[in-house]
Amino acid sequence: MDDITARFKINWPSFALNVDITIPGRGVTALFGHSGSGKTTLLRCIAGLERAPQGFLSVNGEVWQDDNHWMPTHKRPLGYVFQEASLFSHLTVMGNLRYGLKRISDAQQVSLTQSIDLLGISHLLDRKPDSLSGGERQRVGIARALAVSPRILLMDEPLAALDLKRKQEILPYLEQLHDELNIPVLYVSHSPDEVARLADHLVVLDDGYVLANGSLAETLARLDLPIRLGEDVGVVIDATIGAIDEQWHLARVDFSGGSLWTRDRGLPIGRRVRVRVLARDVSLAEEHPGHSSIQNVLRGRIDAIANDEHPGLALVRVQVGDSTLVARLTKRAAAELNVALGQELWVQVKSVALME
Ligand SMILES: Nc1ncnc2c1ncn2[C@@H]1O[C@H](COP(=O)(O)OP(=O)(O)OP(=O)(O)O)[C@@H](O)[C@H]1O
Repeated sequence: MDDITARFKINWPSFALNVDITIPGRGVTALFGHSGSGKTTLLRCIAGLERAPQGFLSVNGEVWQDDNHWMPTHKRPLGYVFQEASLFSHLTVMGNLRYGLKRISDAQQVSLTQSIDLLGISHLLDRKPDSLSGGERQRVGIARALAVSPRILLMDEPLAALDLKRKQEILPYLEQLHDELNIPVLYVSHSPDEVARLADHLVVLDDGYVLANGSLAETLARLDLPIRLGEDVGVVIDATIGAIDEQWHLARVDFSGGSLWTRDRGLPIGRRVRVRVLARDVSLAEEHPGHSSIQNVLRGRIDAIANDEHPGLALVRVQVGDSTLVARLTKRAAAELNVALGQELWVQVKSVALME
């Protein structure tokens, strides 16, 4: 079975975890939730560092824990990456990578070489950890976690200790892992940008419970349960750079529902990207707006309407091709537009964030 099933119940005096989820056995699943919602505790249960009685865990068909059987942490084929890589200071980078790989089999040797390549650390192998930057240390930590050929990679806020510049340096490596490795990744993050950029699947925890569990695109477009990844409700769309307007420094991103113009970030035509569109940047109109400062105009069909948090506001979900956008309108505007399910109208998108 190509999936991961985790059922854990923990009752501590001040906190209870009650999780029963099945998530894909490949790709990146982001674990999102406010501080103290149980993200690290769930990772620790999966790693066998916390023992939930009567728990169940299977990873792509292999049962690691059930009523009769509990695999100890050191037997679980997993990689664990923490906020800060704790490397042995007396060993070189290579020594750190090899540590724990008792007898390096041929298969593992390939994996070690592959980990070094994927994280771009071949020039650092003879260095000692003290001479590395925080970002380099973290890349070594991730390579070390991969070198054991894990069946699952657990990453607990791997970029949280780094400044923005270092984060931006490491994100492309994480994207490459995502594209090139077949290892499922459970990725804990507080950062909307990281989640929007890396995740395929999203699990939202709230006070030890699972609030939502589904594909990133579908979960973010749920109006019954608007998920604020950051400052606002918004969707993520997979797209491709389709054209560059050099005169105006703009890039056109094409997706199944049409095209959107955004600031040119120097990415080549054909590059797959993700764009994030926030509800506050989407508006609706009955008539084509013609000349307007908003240049992104698409045709869509309303498929859901819900109240927003404020009584004066509504969220309206619009299908544009195979993609979904969410607009925030005042209820007065919604009444004037007579918004109704199935209605076709023009969708204006003021701003698009390119996740690259
Ligand atoms: N061993 C333990 N015994 C008792 N309570 C614990 C234990 N470990 C964690 N907790 C509590 O469980 C709750 C969840 O903690 P956890 O670290 O899983 O949250 P989190 O979502 O990862 O938070 P953050 O985003 O701040 O890292 C917290 O209230 C924490 O104090």
